[in-house]
Order: sequence, then C-alpha cells, then structure tokens
Amino acid sequence: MLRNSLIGSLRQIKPILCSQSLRSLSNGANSGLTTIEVDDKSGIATLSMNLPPVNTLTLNLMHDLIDSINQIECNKSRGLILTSSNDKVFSAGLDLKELYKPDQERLKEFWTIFQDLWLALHLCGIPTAAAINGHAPAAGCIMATACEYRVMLPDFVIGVHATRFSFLVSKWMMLSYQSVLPRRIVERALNQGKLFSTQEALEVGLIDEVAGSKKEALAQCAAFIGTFDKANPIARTLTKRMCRDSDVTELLRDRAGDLRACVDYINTPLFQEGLSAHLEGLKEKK
Ligand SMILES: CC/C=C\C/C=C\C/C=C\C=C\CC(=O)SCCNC(=O)CCNC(=O)[C@H](O)C(C)(C)COP(=O)(O)OP(=O)(O)OC[C@H]1O[C@@H](n2cnc3c(N)ncnc32)[C@H](O)[C@@H]1OP(=O)(O)O
Repeated sequence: MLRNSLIGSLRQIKPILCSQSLRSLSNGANSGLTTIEVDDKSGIATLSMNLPPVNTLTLNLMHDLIDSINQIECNKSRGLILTSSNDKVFSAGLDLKELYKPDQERLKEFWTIFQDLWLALHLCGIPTAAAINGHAPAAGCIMATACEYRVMLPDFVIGVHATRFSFLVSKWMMLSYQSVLPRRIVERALNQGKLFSTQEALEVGLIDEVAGSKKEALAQCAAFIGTFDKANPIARTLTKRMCRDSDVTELLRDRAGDLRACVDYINTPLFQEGLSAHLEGLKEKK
C-alpha cells in the first residue's frame, strides 16, 4: 500500500486511506505466521515472526510480514517493533530450500517478495526498531538493519555471512548494512562472511544497545520510539524517506535487472554447489 504509492514518488505523503481503528489489528488474509500486539498505553505495535523452528523467510512469512507492516502503518500506530516468538532465533534469513534447484517461476516470485519486504521496512512511515532476541544471520541481519534502531540480547550472532558458502548479495542489501556501519567495516565483514557476536556488534555499531531480556529489549525499543514524540509525524516521515532515498532508489531504478542478476546467479553451479554444502553442514550439525 504505502510502498506502492511511494514507487511513484518517494517524497509524497501517503494518503490516509486506511479506515481500521487502532485496536482492531487482525491478521486478515495472511497465513498467521506473524502476530501484532498493540500496547494500549503507548500505541506501539510489536510485530512478531512466528514460523518455527527458526523463522526462515519463506514466501508465506515474507507475505505476512509485508501485510502486517501495512496494517500497522494504516492503523496509525506510534511505532513498530520487529521481533521473534522464538527465544533463540530472530530469523535464519532466506529459506535456503527455496534457492536449491529452484522452480524458475517460483524463484522469481520469491526474490520479488524479498525485494518487497525490504522496501516495506525501509519505507515504513512510522518509527521502527528491532528487538533482536536471537540469532540474526544473513537476511535476518538485513531486516534488522532496515529498522531505525536495534537492541539485541547477549550470546547471539548477527551479520551477513554469504561469502562463506559462495553467495553474493545484491547492492541494495549491502546498502542496508552500509547505512548502519562504516563502509570499511562492511567491506571487510562482507568479504570475510563475518558473524558478529552481540558484544562485537555493539562495539562496531551494528546494534545500538544490549538488553538483559526480551522484555527489556522491547522496553528499550519503545523508549527509542518515544524519542520522536516532539517531531511532527509527517515531517518525520518525509525526512526519513529523504535520508533513505538513495538506497531505495538503487533498488527501484532497476528491480527487474536485480531479479535477473539474482536468478542467473542462483542457477550457477558455483552457487548451487555452495548451497548444497551449506545445507549438508546444517544437517551434520545435529
Ligand atoms: C548479483 C547478485 C546476486 C545475488 C544474490 C543471489 C543469491 C542470494 C544470496 C544471498 C542471500 C543471502 C540472504 C540469506 O538470507 S540466505 C540464508 C542464510 N542463512 C543461513 O545460512 C542460516 C542458517 N541457519 C543457521 O545458521 C542456524 O539454523 C541458526 C543459527 C539460525 C539456528 O541454529 P539452531 O541450532 O537453533 O537451529 P538448526 O538446528 O540449525 O535449524 C533448525 C532447522 O532449520 C533449518 N534451517 C536453518 N536455517 C535455515 C534456512 N536459512 N533455510 C532453510 N532451512 C533452515 C535447519 O536445517 C534445521 O532443519 P532440520 O530440523 O534439520 O530439518
């Protein structure tokens, strides 16, 4: 909804067409892989991913996330906190099974909805924060960096470790990472395939705060969202979009080209062999 109107003009304010009341958030036509809870006092919505065992970004989960982000925006919540119902994993990133020997049409749909999810998070008009209550590798990290603030629990890892198994990332994914970390750190971390521990992530600035529990993480995210109380919401939204304009434009100017490049790369023997070894490694862990 919001995202689509922005594709025409990034600087336009979304017309307020949504008519649902603030407390009537339901998951409507989605698959129920996300839940939304709105705090009565603060008006802040907590959006939880709930796809056991590890919140892999499947087509359905990505669809539900986009749907939920749209609902939360339309219901004029004061802010959005993204988190997980799993107490060990925020998100394991893209569903690797979708990338292994893929059906070509489904792969196109899969990559397109991943682009959509990134845009939905990047362009979300209200303040966003991630309460990272578990591991956040790869696209799990990219989702967190698309939010405006990150609070993480101790003893987990976060980062984009794609090169460890011969994956590449698209430029817009790298830009998300680079919007949070200095370029030299991103270059090194991406090339190494580095996963940062919570403490390392705090030291480099990949996360903003560490929390002792999920409850504390949610409270810290809510406190961050509260820092915008004095800002005019429309001016804030326009300013956020202006700040993110060049990263978003990078994807929007050639979405089809990005899709083609990704599909081509995913079909290469280099990618498929790396992925096969990675999937084996995940099985052997047990
Ligand atoms: C020109 C530009 C071109 C190109 C772009 C082209 C291609 C895309 C390139 C890159 C894209 C990167 C984005 C991504 O997100 S790729 C996904 C990468 N994610 C991972 O590698 C995470 C792997 N998982 C883990 O490390 C761990 O599972 C964990 C740390 C998240 C959690 O550990 P646990 O011990 O708690 O759980 P496990 O026992 O490991 O897992 C349980 C269960 O889930 C399966 N699984 C885990 N992760 C995934 C996944 N990402 N996709 C699918 N399945 C996953 C795991 O195998 C277990 O399954 P079984 O119970 O054995 O059946």
